[in-house]
Amino acid sequence: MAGRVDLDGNPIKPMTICMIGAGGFIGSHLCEKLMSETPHTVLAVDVYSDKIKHLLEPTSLPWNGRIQFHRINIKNDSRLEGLIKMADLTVNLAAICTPADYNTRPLDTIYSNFIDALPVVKYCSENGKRLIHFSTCEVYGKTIGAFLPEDSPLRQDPAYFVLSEEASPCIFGPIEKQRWSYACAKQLIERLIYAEGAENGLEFTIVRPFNWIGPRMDFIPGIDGPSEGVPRVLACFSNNLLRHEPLKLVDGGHSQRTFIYIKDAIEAVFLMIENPARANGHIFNVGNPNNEVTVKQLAEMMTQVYSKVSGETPLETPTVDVSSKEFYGEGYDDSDKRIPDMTIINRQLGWNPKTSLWDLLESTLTYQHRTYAEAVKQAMSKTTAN
Ligand SMILES: NC(=O)c1ccc[n+]([C@@H]2O[C@H](COP(=O)([O-])OP(=O)(O)OC[C@H]3O[C@@H](n4cnc5c(N)ncnc54)[C@H](O)[C@@H]3O)[C@@H](O)[C@H]2O)c1
Ligand SMILES: O=C(O)[C@H]1O[C@H](OP(=O)(O)OP(=O)(O)OC[C@H]2O[C@@H](n3ccc(=O)[nH]c3=O)[C@H](O)[C@@H]2O)[C@H](O)[C@@H](O)[C@@H]1O
Repeated sequence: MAGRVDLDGNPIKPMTICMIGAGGFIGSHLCEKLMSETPHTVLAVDVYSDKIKHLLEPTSLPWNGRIQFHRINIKNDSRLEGLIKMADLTVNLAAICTPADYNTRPLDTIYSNFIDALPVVKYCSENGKRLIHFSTCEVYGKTIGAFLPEDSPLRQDPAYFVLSEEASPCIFGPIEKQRWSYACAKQLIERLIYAEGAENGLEFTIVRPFNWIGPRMDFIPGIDGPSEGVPRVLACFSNNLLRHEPLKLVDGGHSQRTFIYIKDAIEAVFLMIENPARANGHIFNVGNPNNEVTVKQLAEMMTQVYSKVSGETPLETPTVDVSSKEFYGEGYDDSDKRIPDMTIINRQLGWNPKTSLWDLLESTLTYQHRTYAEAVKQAMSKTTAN
């Protein structure tokens, strides 16, 4: 821990980080690594603490005193400004970020991703504090290629689909496609942060994650989340596998995604935290362009990997098609393809992802099986008995 230096060889001073949304998936991994590998202090803000409980208790933990949990809803709590003032850096992760909510709870989605982030930006700007804000790859929306004729050779040209921070447009669907309420709110908060930087000198970094996945992502419906809840795809498919039921492919599972292992992605955030001179004023894509699959291919791979780690034989028909209207309701729409351009993060921070899709699914599904298989079995036998 001693003798940490930044990318330019300068010693890194211990800092205090106000982490908002610290109790979520990404926050829990960030806190874990900050506690075990650095001398930094975390003021962890969230409404939930279950995913970081192992870092808060017992008090005999080696980092005791370097992490404090503040149960605060940032919508309406005057303690927020004090915590931001106490910190050197604020990392804002708080958001509604599950697609099932975007078209069914569009107001909550817009408030959470734009309105509720406003005071965070304001307090950082007014108090001269650095901000790392979590946006999303969804701000790119659809690729330009998606609007070309099916048989156009330009569809194969990276210029029409690789998503670049400084060159790609943000292409969303019509307003009645409320799926885009999230992306649009995130885009506007990015523009506001950028403007605070330009007009008032706010020191900021914006992160655009591209499908980060791994242990502790979302919840398994009926086990550690609502039975009717719809988490993101990793947890949806994990839930299907744990229950031995077919994986649901929305509109045929033709959409493409690049998945990155949470532990690779956290390395990138660490570099941003500890190299302000290289990270300030930048927007960074953080993803793994080598791990591209269609959702259908993801389902097939997860089925194979789960069979390996659980020892269970896969179903004869492992997937089933479902329409997006049936699965998500009215107003759903989708991003067609998401390949991050890595030029800027490479140039500024020298970072590259490492883990292949197969390897990251193997460690993640091993975790899902160990954590949930028994609880799911018990819940299913209770339902059958009733
Ligand atoms: N996981 C990904 O791949 C991914 C991709 C793109 C963008 N992001 C962005 O990264 C951030 C974190 O994502 P995540 O995957 O960890 O999500 P998450 O839902 O696991 O974590 C978000 C946390 O914020 C907390 N929160 C929400 N509203 C709050 C409020 N009003 N007050 C206090 N706490 C509040 C939630 O309780 C939750 O613990 C989000 O801004 C999301 O939009 C994540
Ligand atoms: O992770 C990201 O980078 C961003 O993208 C996600 O959006 P998306 O990738 O569409 O969300 P998932 O729930 O992970 O779905 C991925 C794809 O799988 C499909 N899907 C999902 C669940 C399911 O059971 N079956 C299924 O086919 C969806 O329709 C979509 O095409 C979420 O918006 C955010 O968490 C985040 O900002």
